Amino acid sequence: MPKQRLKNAKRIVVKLGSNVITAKNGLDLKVIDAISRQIDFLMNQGIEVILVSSGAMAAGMRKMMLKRRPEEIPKRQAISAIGQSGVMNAYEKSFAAYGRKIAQILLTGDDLNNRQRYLNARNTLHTLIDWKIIPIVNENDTITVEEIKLGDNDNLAAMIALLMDADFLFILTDIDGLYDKDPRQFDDARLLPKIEQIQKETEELASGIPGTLGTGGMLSKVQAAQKVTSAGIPMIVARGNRDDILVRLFQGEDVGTYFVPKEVKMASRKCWIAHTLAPKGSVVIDEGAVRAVKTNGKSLLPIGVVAVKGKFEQGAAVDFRTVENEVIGVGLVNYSSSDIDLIKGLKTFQIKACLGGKHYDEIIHRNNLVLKDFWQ
Ligand SMILES: Nc1ncnc2c1ncn2[C@@H]1O[C@H](COP(=O)(O)OP(=O)(O)O)[C@@H](O)[C@H]1O
Ligand SMILES: N[C@@H](CCC(=O)OP(=O)(O)O)C(=O)O
Repeated sequence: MPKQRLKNAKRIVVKLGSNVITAKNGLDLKVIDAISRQIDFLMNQGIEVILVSSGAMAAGMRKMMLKRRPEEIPKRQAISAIGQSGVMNAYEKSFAAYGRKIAQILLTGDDLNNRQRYLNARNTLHTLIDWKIIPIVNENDTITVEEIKLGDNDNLAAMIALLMDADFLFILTDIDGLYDKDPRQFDDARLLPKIEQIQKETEELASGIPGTLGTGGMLSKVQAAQKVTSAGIPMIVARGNRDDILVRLFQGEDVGTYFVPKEVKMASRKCWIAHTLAPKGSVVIDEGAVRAVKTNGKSLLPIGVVAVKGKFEQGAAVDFRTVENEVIGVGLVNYSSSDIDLIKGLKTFQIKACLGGKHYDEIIHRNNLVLKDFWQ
């Protein structure tokens, strides 16, 4: 286990899944108290903690005595609004017993896609942790619809870890870690204590079907691991209701699944482009352009573009892919999809005549481009 890394960890993100903090008839106040006590203990050692907590939907369903999530979106959003206040109330009471204050941060995908709002969220989180207040983050379910949904709090927790340049991400769930197959289907499933590198097979063994109250299952945890480890941040998935789980992890006990981080750190802005922004479309490029961006580290020029997919504005994040549909990377475009459609295949000196003006030589400048090889 990563004893040295834990020893040096100064800022951590802890994510709690719905099933961890929910009991049969409502919130599991014992677990919430146990987690609060452990976070207080870690903070007393000088560690800064940001909590990402699910449970609004689960708590709301319990309050309204619903067995299943309603189908209709407005009803789901209402259930989440009912539950969120209960979740925060429980944390408030629990942390107060240790003399700690909390703050609620509700975010949407839109907030994180907008660089200015992304940085605003970072400033607020920095201020809170400077004041030794525990930020408790959740997705703002009440105003998000499917198209702009982040979807699951595992990926949100990874984005927060990147946003805050955390030293560690802990995902606490209702199972001991990642197994080599779905333990609900296979009795002989074995716990994997360490994942050196996330491969396609790692994603395949993690099912995306969640437990009764969860979202995203183990797959979203592996995706979260991919995001943070590529940026040099280690991650552990472990069972949240095990006694003193966080303290034991910090004492170097071998529990859960440890995802080993890459040694090379990706710059924070590139992490944001690769892992936080949702691509709005695709630019299809020829072999020469693949070589230029992949092997030679060049910007993507119009001459290598053969097609555009989707509608997007200048500044949007798009992926770029081969004619065979293999994604090569993502980047921020200097031109809208309609302009790219007009200038595709042209030499740089021809852009001006075609568009009646030329603001940029590149479709995607290399400073705004991240290769997939780098984040996998
Ligand atoms: N390979 C796997 N290893 C471990 N758990 C898995 C695997 N595949 C699927 N799961 C399921 O994923 C569930 C955890 O995901 P989820 O319900 O979304 O939790 P949370 O609410 O904590 O986010 C586990 O209860 C487990 O049944
Ligand atoms: N925002 C939702 C949580 C969504 C989610 O990712 O849940 P989980 O898989 O339990 O972490 C809620 O608070 O109910």
